[in-house]
Amino acid sequence: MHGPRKLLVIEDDPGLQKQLRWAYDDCEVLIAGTRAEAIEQLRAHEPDIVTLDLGLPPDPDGTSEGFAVLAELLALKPDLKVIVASGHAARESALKAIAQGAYDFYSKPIDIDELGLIVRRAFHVTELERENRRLVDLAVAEPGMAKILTGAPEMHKVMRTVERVATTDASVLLLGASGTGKELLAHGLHDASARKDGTFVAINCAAIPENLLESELFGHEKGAFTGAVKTTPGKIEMAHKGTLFLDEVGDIPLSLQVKLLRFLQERVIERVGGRKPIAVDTRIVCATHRDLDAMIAAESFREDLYYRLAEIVVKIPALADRPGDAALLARAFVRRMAPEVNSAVKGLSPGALAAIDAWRWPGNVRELENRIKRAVIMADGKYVSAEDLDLPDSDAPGEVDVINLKAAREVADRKMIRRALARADGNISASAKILGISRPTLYDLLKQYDMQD
Ligand SMILES: Nc1ncnc2c1ncn2[C@@H]1O[C@H](COP(=O)(O)OP(=O)(O)OP(=O)(O)O)[C@@H](O)[C@H]1O
Repeated sequence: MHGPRKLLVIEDDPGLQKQLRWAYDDCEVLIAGTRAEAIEQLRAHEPDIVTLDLGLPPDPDGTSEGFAVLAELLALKPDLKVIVASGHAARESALKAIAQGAYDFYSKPIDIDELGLIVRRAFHVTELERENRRLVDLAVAEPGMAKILTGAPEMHKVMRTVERVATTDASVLLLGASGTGKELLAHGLHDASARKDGTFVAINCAAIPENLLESELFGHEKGAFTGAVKTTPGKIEMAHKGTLFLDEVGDIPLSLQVKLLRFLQERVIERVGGRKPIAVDTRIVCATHRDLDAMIAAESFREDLYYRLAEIVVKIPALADRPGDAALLARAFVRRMAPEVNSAVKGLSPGALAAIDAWRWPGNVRELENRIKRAVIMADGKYVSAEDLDLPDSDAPGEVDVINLKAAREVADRKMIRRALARADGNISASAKILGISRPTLYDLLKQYDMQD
């Protein structure tokens, strides 16, 4: 636990304030009687848990002020756990509060013991979440396979396979779309193998012009061609006693495929312009996002080379097929990048997380990493928003699932109203026209959803 547990009690009844102040002896209790006091306490002390009485002045018998406070608290600190108390039309307002991001609720009159249990449980959950985040951070710091962050069973299976084959010397072909983590896995495989003290050498076969690729792979002797001013070993030689990662292996031209095959059969190379064979002991891992089967059928990839390279084939799922991973990785990237590029940023807003969950991620983890980096730089508050990520606002209301049709309608209403107001630059008559409703109806909705400001 970091410092003492801090609980903010938002309650306007002085008698209850007093009672609650002394009810929790294992945490620091802060008291607020109004919205302004509550926000001040939140800014000053950053409590983890809040209990909120929905009936606050100027609307002590209703819930409008309570909901306004809830919205403001969560906008400032999206991971705040707000426990809502309501006596008035208790069930309906409790459900509405949960839909808007409250953590839990209880009905008045207050039973101090029962409320105490709810509060302690919320603190406990907060501490578990913190511990979990700490473990994720540790995992990032470790070498090899531990650098791969995932909570998805599909990916755990891939990692287990890679770990199991790492100890053999079999060649491994990693198949997956761009940015799915093929190079990271290849590196993990090297670190988990007996060759881990040797060098891991990576070469992207698609990034090097065809006429230079041969010399990159096999090296050249001084004077072998114009510009060969000194003898240079190739990547294959550099990976002696280590692992050679051939990225985009499907892009190797046919002429070089023959030469690579010969190396795999005889385990010796000859530098360009050289005459003496050099023995090289290396493990080959390769990757491609191309359809090698189709290339073999079209005779643009040699089948005999394929069987040498693909003794073991591992398929890596796309990020969109690893449920929950986009949000997990996004959180980890924010924590890793914020201290370097924008230390004011503390996390992602519920809207950003919803948008991340809804996006298809065609560029996989690489796209996610890039978007987060840009967004952390762009963010001007503590929390990265969906707009910072340049992602469309998602339909989901933050981290909370829609609990019923009414809540779903409200989410849709809010979204359309926000858009219309933005398009009409805040003009109510024009917004009402865009929405196809009357001005009074729009006013009613704005009031109902507390969207007046
Ligand atoms: N599971 C993961 N956990 C943490 N970081 C990851 C994960 N997967 C990928 N990354 C990061 O995402 C970026 C892209 O990964 P990597 O280069 O391994 O993908 P790739 O499949 O080889 O991409 P390409 O096909 O475009 O070469 C890297 O910065 C890598 O560190």
